[in-house]
Amino acid sequence: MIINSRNRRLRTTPALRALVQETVLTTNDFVMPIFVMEGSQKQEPISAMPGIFRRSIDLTVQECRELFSLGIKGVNLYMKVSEDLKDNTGKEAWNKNGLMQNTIKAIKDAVPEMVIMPDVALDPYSMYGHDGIINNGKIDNDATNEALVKMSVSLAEAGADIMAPSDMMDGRVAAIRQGLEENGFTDVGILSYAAKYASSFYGPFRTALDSAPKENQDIPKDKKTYQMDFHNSREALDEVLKDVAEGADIIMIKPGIPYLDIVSKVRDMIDLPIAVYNVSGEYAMLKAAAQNGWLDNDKAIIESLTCIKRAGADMIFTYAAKEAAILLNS
Ligand SMILES: NCc1[nH]cc(CCC(=O)O)c1CC(=O)O
Ligand SMILES: [Mg+2]
Repeated sequence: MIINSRNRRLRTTPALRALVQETVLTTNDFVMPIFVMEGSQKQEPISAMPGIFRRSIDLTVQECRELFSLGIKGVNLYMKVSEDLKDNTGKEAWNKNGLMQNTIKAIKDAVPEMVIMPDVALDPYSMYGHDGIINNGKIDNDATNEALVKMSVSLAEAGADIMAPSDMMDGRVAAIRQGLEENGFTDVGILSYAAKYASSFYGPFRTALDSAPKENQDIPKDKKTYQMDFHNSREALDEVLKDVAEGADIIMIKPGIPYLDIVSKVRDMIDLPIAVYNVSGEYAMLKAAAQNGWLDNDKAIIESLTCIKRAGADMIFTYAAKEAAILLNS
């Protein structure tokens, strides 16, 4: 029997394989999430996230310089706020002299070309560990939106380039857009976490910021009334289309690797840039296996990030950004 069509023909040599390669991963694809804390010359490791640290502003700025010189063009900022600054209004989030605002100014000063994308959500500032204001035992959508607008305007004043609302309230993209326009921030963009699922893969992140929902019978014990149910995919398309209509510039899907079917479907549907968040739990799993010698760390990182891009991501938020950039540059 004669086989006319042989797919192996184009896999014979590295040069041939390079010629037919469809997806190319570069440092332009990465956004590095960064954890910041008070103090100076401080750096604390985060358990369950080997290689990732919480740093004071001075060391954060130094890290941003290094990231930019490696080719990484965006950072996504998260603050570890002390318990005494947390309440049910989230007002520390729009303190002109808050940790986030000071971090943004310091990075802008030192690395002006870096695209600064602060997380917009109340959980690090909430005494309850929720992304919203709680009224009568429930997350109050519209009151939360008003807080997110104040937070966004304050972060834009500090010099942020792109707001990254990760809260999943309804209508917040339109509200933030309007707030930015009214205050003259017409060039400040919105990267909307449009399809963000209630996921167990956020565990290590919540330890990093001490931001998990508190044990308290008067408040919801998880985030399922605002983040999406992982059984659903059509609902994700609906969430995405609404955020596009409300004026989002970039659409985020989160988590990443277990949710690449969603990324692919959204890619077929919209032409706006898509961001995918390779979240803390995904990073932790890979690192745990690599530390046990069960996976080749470097190969697994490059493969998983390339697969996220292949599914349709234009940019990837990943804790492996720096490591991957070093690998790609070498
Ligand atoms: N607004 C909260 C927020 N922003 C980013 C993450 C998770 C990121 C990660 O796990 O890497 C979370 C956690 C959550 O929703 O509880
Ligand atoms: Mg929505």
